[in-house]
Amino acid sequence: MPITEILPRAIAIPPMLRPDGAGAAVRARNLGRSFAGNRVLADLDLEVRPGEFLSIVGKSGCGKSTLLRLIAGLDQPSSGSIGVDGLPADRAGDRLRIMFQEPRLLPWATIAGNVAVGLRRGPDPEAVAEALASVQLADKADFWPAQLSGGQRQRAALARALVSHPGLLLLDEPLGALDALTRLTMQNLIRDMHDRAGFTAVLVTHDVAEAVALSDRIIVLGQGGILKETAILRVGPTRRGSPELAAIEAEILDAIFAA
Ligand SMILES: Nc1ncnc2c1ncn2[C@@H]1O[C@H](COP(=O)(O)OP(=O)(O)OP(=O)(O)O)[C@@H](O)[C@H]1O
Repeated sequence: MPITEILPRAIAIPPMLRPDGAGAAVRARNLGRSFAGNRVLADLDLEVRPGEFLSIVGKSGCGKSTLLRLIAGLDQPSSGSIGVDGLPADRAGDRLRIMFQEPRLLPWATIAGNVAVGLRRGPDPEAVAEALASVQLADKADFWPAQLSGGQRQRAALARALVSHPGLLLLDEPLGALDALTRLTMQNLIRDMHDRAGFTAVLVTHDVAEAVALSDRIIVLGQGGILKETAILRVGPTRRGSPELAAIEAEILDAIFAA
């Protein structure tokens, strides 16, 4: 059995983070984005179903982060439209949260204080405690960010992102700075949280194996828009190293390098 199949799954997670509603839906129509005449995205059509886990992969510079920023409403399209649950992305702020490669914690606030930043409706110590427990950081509530490891800081960032029960979690290479083992544990944690809470997830990653391990669907982005789309039927917990998943990974890598 490959070592990756026998790695512990994210340690027992308390049943928490019941969603306010179902996951949010994302819809892009003829989406385009240019920077000073340089066209990065053109005529892109994309739909993400409520509760789906979608990954976006592709060569460096193909526009993955640009697409994620447009979904988040952090950037405006040059043409076409993008919406979350039917709302223009820049008005859907309450329904979504985004995680980056760096945890972006406030150094002057405790871990509990940092998680509370993610709340939508005023103080809620119970929700903060629940979110910290869900990422196995209950015992670090009163620590400062500088007292945590890199993986623990990213878990705190995940708790901050999920404490408000968003319908949509956007992940921009959130595990890119972690060591390989911590990365695998975090992947399992993110997928477990997704399965329990029912939010929609859109992940940008350079790691095709990560995309295959986590996603229900993967799109390969390139100059011509979406170059390839692969659905992965999952049954049961995250599995790695199976011949089926290895074949999917190889196909996706081929599509990326052929671009
Ligand atoms: N604000 C901006 N101003 C000008 N050009 C930009 C801006 N944001 C992105 N670009 C350009 O758009 C292109 C796509 O960038 P983007 O960050 O979306 O790529 P990416 O696929 O996420 O790359 P990587 O995998 O290296 O992170 C790049 O050529 C980049 O220089």
